Amino acid sequence: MNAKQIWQTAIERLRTRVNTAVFTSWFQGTSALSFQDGVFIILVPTTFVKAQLETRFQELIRSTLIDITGSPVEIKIEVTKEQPSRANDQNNGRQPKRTYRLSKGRLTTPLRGKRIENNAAASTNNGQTEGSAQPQENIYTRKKEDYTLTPRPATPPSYKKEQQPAEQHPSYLTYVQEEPQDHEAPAPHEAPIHHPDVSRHEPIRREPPTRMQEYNPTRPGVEGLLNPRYTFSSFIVGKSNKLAHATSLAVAENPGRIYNPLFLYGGVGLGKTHLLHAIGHAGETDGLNVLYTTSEKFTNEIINAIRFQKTEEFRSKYRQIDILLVDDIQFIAGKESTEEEFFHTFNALHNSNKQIVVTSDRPPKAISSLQDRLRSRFEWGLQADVQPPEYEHRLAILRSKCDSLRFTVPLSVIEYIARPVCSSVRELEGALNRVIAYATLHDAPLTVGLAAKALEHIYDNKPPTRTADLSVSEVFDGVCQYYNVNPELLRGKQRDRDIVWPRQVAMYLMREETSASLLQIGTTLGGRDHTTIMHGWEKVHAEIGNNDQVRQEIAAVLESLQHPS
Ligand SMILES: Nc1ncnc2c1ncn2[C@@H]1O[C@H](COP(=O)(O)OP(=O)(O)OP(=O)(O)O)[C@@H](O)[C@H]1O
Repeated sequence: MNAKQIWQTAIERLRTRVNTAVFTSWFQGTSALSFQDGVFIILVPTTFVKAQLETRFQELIRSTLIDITGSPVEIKIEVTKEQPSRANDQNNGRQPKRTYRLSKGRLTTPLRGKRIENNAAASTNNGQTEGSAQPQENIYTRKKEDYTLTPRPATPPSYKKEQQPAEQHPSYLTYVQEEPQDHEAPAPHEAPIHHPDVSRHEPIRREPPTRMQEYNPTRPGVEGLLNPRYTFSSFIVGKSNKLAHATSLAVAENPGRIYNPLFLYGGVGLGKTHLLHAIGHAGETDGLNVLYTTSEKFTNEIINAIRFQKTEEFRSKYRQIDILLVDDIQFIAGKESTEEEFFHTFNALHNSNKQIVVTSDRPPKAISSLQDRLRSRFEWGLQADVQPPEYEHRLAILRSKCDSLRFTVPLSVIEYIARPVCSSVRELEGALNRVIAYATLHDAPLTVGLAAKALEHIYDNKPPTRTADLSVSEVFDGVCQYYNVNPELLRGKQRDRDIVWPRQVAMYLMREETSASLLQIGTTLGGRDHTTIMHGWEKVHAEIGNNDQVRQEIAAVLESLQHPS
């Protein structure tokens, strides 16, 4: 392998080891210059990227390169001025190769069509610099589907990457190397696939049967599918996910003997996959045969097994598993053959006391068109839900994310990011990433003002959350208590600073946190008119944007209102 091929492989692995925002900010647009005498030279676009890679990711890059090359590697990072030809050089002027990446997409006919288009789009771009040729990602709106794993065959078998050095996995490495490079990639076939699960609505465009798609369940040594970041230790437990966490831990400690199957369900981005992978890591550590898949991959695998007449191999592969982890099981509902096969897999594993864990966006009862016999099996073990995290939980998650990113973020900024009610931890992470990226790119200190700017289109410039339950009188009493001000003085005409400020804070919070009209607010505050209330609101609003301390103070008042002692 030459330096470019090594880096291409490394980049794909690194993509799975850091989050998308980090990858986009620091790894996209990098390339390899050379690899000689154990020194690997990486080219980056700016000194800033160089500094980031050297201070934060040097060890990660080094260990990835050592994994790939199997020899000690010293890294040098050099800055290159924009050289538009460099990206093209990667292919030495040949046609770009196709890139294949399996994402955790949703299995719908339109999506499948889209995925093929995506592959086609990717084929205009070479593997190493593909990110740079795509439009800049909006890190805040990224979805779980963006988390992609290393290129691999459509039917990944097993998963003991640590035990098998990369050199022993030529099949994995050669996927990147051996895709056709010097002639145009063949056009997808148009022939429909006659499979009951996929051809019901419309013919699906089909790729020619490349090695990539060939069904080979015994292919050895493909790198593990578990995200190394999704472990129990990086999972923050709160009220909203306590049961799911505890049952997952119990299953990890006693696979097959307790809560079998474990059915984790809940809304998007709330940690179901994280827990699934955490169970998988524990199983791998115990030397068990773990298989993580999504219902989409499972379906594809069945389709391929049928297509290549390898259903026996498929079955035998699935019967050897100690822990089967299936993400987004709801998508198998209504796909007759897939449900059928999953039913038999389930029974075989369950009868041999092998652990099955599945996730879904809803409980089994709510998965319409799921066969009753499967539904009843899902209800057999234990169902545990995950709910959106509450404020303190969001704070804890953000703190932990900052630690793992090795970024010091002031508490006030974390509080600002955590403030809005959010239905997905993924969104929360996205907000944090965005604020960090914004500060880094502008070389500016992390302040609440900066966070507000970075998130202005997302948080609508408000230190958000309207707490519908709060009433004006609760805010009034709470503010008086917090500032230790006599209620009569707050209602009165006195204009001393230590009365005026709490009064304005009350105006601000009544407007922000209750559904009261300006008239009601004015009445509660001693018969003031709406312009006075608006003036008070504006004063506090402006201070919040400019002054970290005020921001913290208001957060604390609000906290005292929401959680009165
Ligand atoms: N309690 C938590 N502690 C730490 N990180 C969390 C927690 N919950 C979720 N996350 C993080 O949020 C992101 C999204 O989580 P995950 O992919 O597990 O969600 P999900 O419930 O499987 O969503 P989907 O339904 O979209 O598949 C991941 O980066 C995950 O690490």
